[in-house]
Amino acid sequence: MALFHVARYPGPEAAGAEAGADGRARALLERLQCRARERQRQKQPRQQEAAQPAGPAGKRRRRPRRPRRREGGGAPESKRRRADGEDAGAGSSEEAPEESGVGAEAAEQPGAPDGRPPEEASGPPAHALLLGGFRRSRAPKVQPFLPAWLAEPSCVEKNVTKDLVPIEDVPEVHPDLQKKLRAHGISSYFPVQAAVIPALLESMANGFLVGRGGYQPSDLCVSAPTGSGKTLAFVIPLVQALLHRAVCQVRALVVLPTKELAQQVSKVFNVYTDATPLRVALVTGQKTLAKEQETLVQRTVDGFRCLADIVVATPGRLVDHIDQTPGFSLQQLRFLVIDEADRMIDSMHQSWLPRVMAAAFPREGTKSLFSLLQRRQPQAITAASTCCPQMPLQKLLFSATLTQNPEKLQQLGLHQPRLFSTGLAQRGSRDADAEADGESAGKYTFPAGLTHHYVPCSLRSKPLVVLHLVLEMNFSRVLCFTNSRENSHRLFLLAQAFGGVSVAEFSSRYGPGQRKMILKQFEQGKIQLLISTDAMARGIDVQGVQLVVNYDAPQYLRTYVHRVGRTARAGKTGQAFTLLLKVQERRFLRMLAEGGVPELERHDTPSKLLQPLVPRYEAALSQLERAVKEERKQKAA
Ligand SMILES: Nc1ncnc2c1ncn2[C@@H]1O[C@H](COP(=O)(O)OP(=O)(O)OP(=O)(O)O)[C@@H](O)[C@H]1O
Repeated sequence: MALFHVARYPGPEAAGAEAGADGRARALLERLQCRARERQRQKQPRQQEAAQPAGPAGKRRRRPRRPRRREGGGAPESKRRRADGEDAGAGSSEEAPEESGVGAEAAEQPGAPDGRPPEEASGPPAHALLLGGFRRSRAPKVQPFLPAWLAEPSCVEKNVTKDLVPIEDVPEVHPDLQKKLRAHGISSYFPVQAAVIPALLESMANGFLVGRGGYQPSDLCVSAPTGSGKTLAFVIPLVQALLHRAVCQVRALVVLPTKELAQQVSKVFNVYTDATPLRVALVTGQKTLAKEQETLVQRTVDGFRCLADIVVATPGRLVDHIDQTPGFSLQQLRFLVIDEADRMIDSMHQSWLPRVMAAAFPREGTKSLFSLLQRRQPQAITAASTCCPQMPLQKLLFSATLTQNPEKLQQLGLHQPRLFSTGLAQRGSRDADAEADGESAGKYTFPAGLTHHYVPCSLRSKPLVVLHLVLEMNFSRVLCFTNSRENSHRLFLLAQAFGGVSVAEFSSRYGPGQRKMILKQFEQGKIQLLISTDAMARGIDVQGVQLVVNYDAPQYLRTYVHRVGRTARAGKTGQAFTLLLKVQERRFLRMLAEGGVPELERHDTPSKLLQPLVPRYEAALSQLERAVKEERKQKAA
């Protein structure tokens, strides 16, 4: 007779609720058999009683029916089921037969027709203490936790107006670069620069050819608010590292998601490499492939000569050059900067990173001129493998909304990474997943000078509200975001027809050259209202944007962070207005509250304020209708 019954783990197929139909049927059969036995037991004493002669009074005594005993003091069934998940491991009372009537039960237990012992045939014996109970009880939730480098980042102050560090307080920076910084009106470092620049310079203390002490330096991840100066945080140390290079080779590669952003970053590199032998090449597809090739390599009598030390690229065009530009080599690459890293991780399906990594290592059997420090494919680290110095490849990730999802970051193959962050560490990858899916997972940090507003409005009055805001506030540079290029175009046509404001649109309707011109005009203040898709939401640094309007509410918190981050940059002030329909209000406000938006002010636009604009607006609407019809006709022709 078994004293206890072990409900063994039935294997992965049967473990979850998805256990096969077979498993479910068996469990159900067991339960039915248990109940049948129980009923049998209850009947038996009654039958015995009936067989016995009546009591002295000649009356049959009725035994009160005992209620079924329940675990935990007889909680109702539904409640007990819910509690199953919490006290995992305890067998459910439905599976564990009642303890009473042990002897009778054991005696009655019929053997299985196939000759198996009774316990096996019909589940646990009634008396047995049930261990396990995998089928019924839910497994306890495994709490995800972050690796130490993500959970304990190096904290960076977020206030760029308060926590400035004078240039002379970071003596590691080359005097020529310090001079250049001053010449460009920079007398202090922003907090992120004061933290990241020394850390990067320290990792190249032995020069850029070998890591400190021969070891590969840590990869760096930087998460800091929009407009907090992340660009200079990598430009200054990279330029300094390469200042004394002897041979021109591609040593630094900066990858960014859009052409405009790449152009902006290459401009900053040009400023700080000016009057140095370093050369910067921009490969984004704005020029033809052949034209770009001319800036990367030059054919010589004995092969190719590299013409760029620093390459700033968009991923697609970069891969084109890896494939199609003879002599373009990344084998001497020392720094790989991934700006807007969370966005770049989203574009990993294009497999640009594996292509870059493959190009950074020599092919099997090839011997480079610089064979002494020739990079080898990463293998298991052993005493022998670490004793030959090789040029490290250090990855540097930057974003205002850097994901903290270890699974996503894992795709980048980071080496002993180190995180610099202004935000709070998030709790786990589940949260980070939620963030990626659009739900907020933790706190993002926003520029201190940014005020957030929302404007409740109806679908019909939305364009009128935008026009009212622009005209009422009379700012010289207003950036208005929509969720699609169609919306941008229609709003642009409407605002143009309305008049009184110089307006332009920025979207994929225009080619790179036109977009560049539009940006320039906006920067110069020739365009007062720029209506844009999210093409301009990330990284674009236009001086003096005072107002950002979310004509269409962004779906994700990340998008909101980047859109509103086009204002209140570099310690300045700015305002963000989001137009919300009644149905959007609850979800949007909750998303922002959870995402760490400091304070959201409601801005009502009473109809008496809008009324004076209505006649002009209606005229503009009918003009828009005609314009749209005309465009459709032209498209069809
Ligand atoms: N130390 C500094 N002092 C004054 N201005 C600075 C300093 N560092 C950067 N800036 C200016 O701050 C602005 C924003 O910098 P940058 O574009 O690097 O921000 P960012 O953190 O990359 O923003 P985003 O996340 O939106 O890309 C730029 O105009 C830049 O010239």
